[in-house]
Amino acid sequence: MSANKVNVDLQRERAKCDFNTEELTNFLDWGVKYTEKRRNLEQKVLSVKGLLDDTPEEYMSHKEKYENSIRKSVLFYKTLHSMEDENMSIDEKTRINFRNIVTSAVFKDNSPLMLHNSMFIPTIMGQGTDEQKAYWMKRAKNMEIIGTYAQTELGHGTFIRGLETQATYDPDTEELVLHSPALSSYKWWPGGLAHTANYCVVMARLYIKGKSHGIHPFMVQIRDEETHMPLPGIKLGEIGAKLGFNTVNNGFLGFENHRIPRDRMLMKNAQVLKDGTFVAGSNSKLTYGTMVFVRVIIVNSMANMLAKAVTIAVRYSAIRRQSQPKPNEPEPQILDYVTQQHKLFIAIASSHAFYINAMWLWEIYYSVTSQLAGGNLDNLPELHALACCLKPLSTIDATTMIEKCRLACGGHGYMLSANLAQTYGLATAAYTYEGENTVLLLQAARSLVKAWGGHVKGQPLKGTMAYLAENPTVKVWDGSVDGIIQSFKVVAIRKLSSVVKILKEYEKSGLSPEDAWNKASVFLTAVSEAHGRAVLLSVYKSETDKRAAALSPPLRKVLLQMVDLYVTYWALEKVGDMLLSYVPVVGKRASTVRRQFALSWALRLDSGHVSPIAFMSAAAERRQYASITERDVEELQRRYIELLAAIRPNAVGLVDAFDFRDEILNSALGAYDGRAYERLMEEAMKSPLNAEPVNQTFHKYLKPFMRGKL
Ligand SMILES: CCCCCCCCCCCCCCCCCC(=O)SCCNC(=O)CCNC(=O)[C@H](O)C(C)(C)COP(=O)(O)OP(=O)(O)OC[C@H]1O[C@@H](n2cnc3c(N)ncnc32)[C@H](O)[C@@H]1OP(=O)(O)O
Ligand SMILES: Cc1cc2nc3c(=O)[nH]c(=O)nc-3n(C[C@H](O)[C@H](O)[C@H](O)COP(=O)(O)OP(=O)(O)OC[C@H]3O[C@@H](n4cnc5c(N)ncnc54)[C@H](O)[C@@H]3O)c2cc1C
Repeated sequence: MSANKVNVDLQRERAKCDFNTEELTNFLDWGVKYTEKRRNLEQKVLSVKGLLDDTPEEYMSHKEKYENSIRKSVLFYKTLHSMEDENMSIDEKTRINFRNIVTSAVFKDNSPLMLHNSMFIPTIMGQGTDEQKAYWMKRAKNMEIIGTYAQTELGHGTFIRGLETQATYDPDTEELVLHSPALSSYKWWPGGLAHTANYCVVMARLYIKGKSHGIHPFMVQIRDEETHMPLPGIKLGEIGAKLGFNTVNNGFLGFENHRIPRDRMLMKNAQVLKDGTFVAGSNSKLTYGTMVFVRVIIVNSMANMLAKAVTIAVRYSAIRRQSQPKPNEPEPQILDYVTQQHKLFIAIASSHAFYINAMWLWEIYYSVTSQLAGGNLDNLPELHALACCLKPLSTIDATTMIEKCRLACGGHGYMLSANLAQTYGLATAAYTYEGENTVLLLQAARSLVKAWGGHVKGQPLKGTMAYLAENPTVKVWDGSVDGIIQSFKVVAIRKLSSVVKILKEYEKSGLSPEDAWNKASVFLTAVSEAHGRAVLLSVYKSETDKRAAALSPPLRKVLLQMVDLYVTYWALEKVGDMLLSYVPVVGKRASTVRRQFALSWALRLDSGHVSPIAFMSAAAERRQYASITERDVEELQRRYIELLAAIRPNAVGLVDAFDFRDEILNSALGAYDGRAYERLMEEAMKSPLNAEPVNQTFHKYLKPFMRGKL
């Protein structure tokens, strides 16, 4: 792109940037090698003719959108296949694809084939025997068959053990009979299921001789390979229009005594022998393996979506000028408003935090799955608990911050051509799919409470939970990044020990363990959030420190500023919790008073109102206890504002370093050249209504109406 076509404000911003953006790109990509591979892949895909839409998707009918997305999917996957390296490990492939979101250049609302790669193939890999893998993987990889993952039913999504689809073994014919006994047992949601896939992995309850043996995966052909007609005994359709994912072809599926051969049960973990003997796996939860994989991948996917949204919003904020605070001076760039920086810079830091945590989590995932392959399940519970914390936190934060990016673009952010609304639509889906967030936080709480129980009995705490065994003492608030991270850990310890006490109290009062759990569940989700925040913050800091040593001083400085910003932002967001993290300098009663003070402080902050009398008496109490002080909070606030100011000159450089091509951003507001107004007008002219100066409805309805003739 020639420099003179780039908006002058953006040119100035780029000239101001004091670090090498290419170096940051390489850092985010996990090395120069991966930047090159990603760019090659993007170049190859984007040079395929017919992949990018001339007519924006939003002007197409529902049916046209689907047909268009299938047309593009074929071209897209053909190109990807031509670049596949058969010998590459899944680890290497994931690293290459870590920051590859070239799909979003092609599909604003995702492809109907996405489940084939993200869940169908991983399930065959994780749940199939070697023989099954050899047969099905070849067909699936070559896309001779197209598959999806059919687990959720109309009646149950969260509660997998409540799934109703039956797979009954018939030893006489050595077949499994799939049946949907009620409307609530119809599969509902799977991507690509409606009209795209001809196979799917169906999660169903296995019955042998009238006895249930739990939920297992079955490879089921649902359409004829030639005619693509649904097979006899199979009812298929699409579930209809949604907030997003409208080109994903999410479908429903019902069975009427549909028979499949015995060997279509994916039998790596549990088996049905010919005579109907059931051989249980070492752990029934291994069947849930694909979900753990996708939860891990989602953290990375949130980093990408958020990075995309904030690139659009920061570039637009650099070219947009509004208001005139100083008379006779030009209108400032809206990026100079500190409130705007507050909305946006945390989104940059959060995408960094998610990238770094996602890679760290991926490495744990990869190592635990290698251990599982050798029969060692020791670290599976911790991986599950981690995924159940980080998937919700990353989706909650990304969703909130993407919406903030959209709002930060004012009215133009509301345009679909800005591509912020669709990005929000995709992100918010991840709040629900692959385990609804509250439910996952409660799963994580279950692991934390269990680990705490073990700890109290003297069992060692492992891995990321090891800190829970530390004596929760932070005696002096020093306001340092490490000190704040330590405070977050102390908060998690305190919340956990407190909820365990509450659970015991509830049970003592006569509640069943289940009812006590439900009554304490608001606090339990808070425990998981606290643990998850402690992990996110400390991994972000420690991994950045580890890698920063090899970077140039200017980039190191910027990255550490971003870590500081992230930590300070969350300390201020959770200032009530920070008060919880301090230890009384005197006695036991003091601790209770101090906690009450912390609570009242937090409540007042939440309502935005601090009563002076309560404040003074609280301040008097505070003098007795080593608590964070009003001055400490003010210092944090000042530091936060200073950090925004320090980051401001590098803001455009920071988002440029995400290295998203214009086709990938797909946004009138966020393109590299900053010609947002021209692009908004160009996009407006694509509206079919602008094809003619007078719409026929004028003569048909408006004119007669206006003349009183209707
Ligand atoms: C390389 C290419 C990649 C391409 C990538 C492209 C990237 C794009 C990003 C991805 C986009 C993908 C689109 C995905 C579309 C959505 C697909 C879906 O939603 S599909 C549908 C997704 N649907 C959902 O996610 C449903 C959510 N629901 C569930 O997962 C479960 O029902 C449950 C976990 C909530 C409870 O299960 P329940 O059976 O009632 O269990 P209990 O509570 O009774 O706990 C018993 C014990 O088991 C333990 N344990 C549990 N799970 C696990 C595990 N996984 N492991 C280990 N352990 C586990 C638990 O800790 C406990 O231990 P303990 O205390 O006894 O020691
Ligand atoms: C865009 C999208 C794509 C999807 N793709 C697929 C797919 O390809 N394949 C597939 O199989 N599925 C898919 N799903 C389904 C998805 O996995 C489920 O919707 C998800 O697991 C949530 O389950 P649910 O809908 O039953 O929610 P529910 O469990 O009914 O949740 C409703 C509310 O109840 C609460 N709740 C439920 N149980 C508890 C509990 N134990 N304790 C406290 N609160 C609880 C939840 O927190 C939530 O607030 C998709 C969903 C979406 C939105």
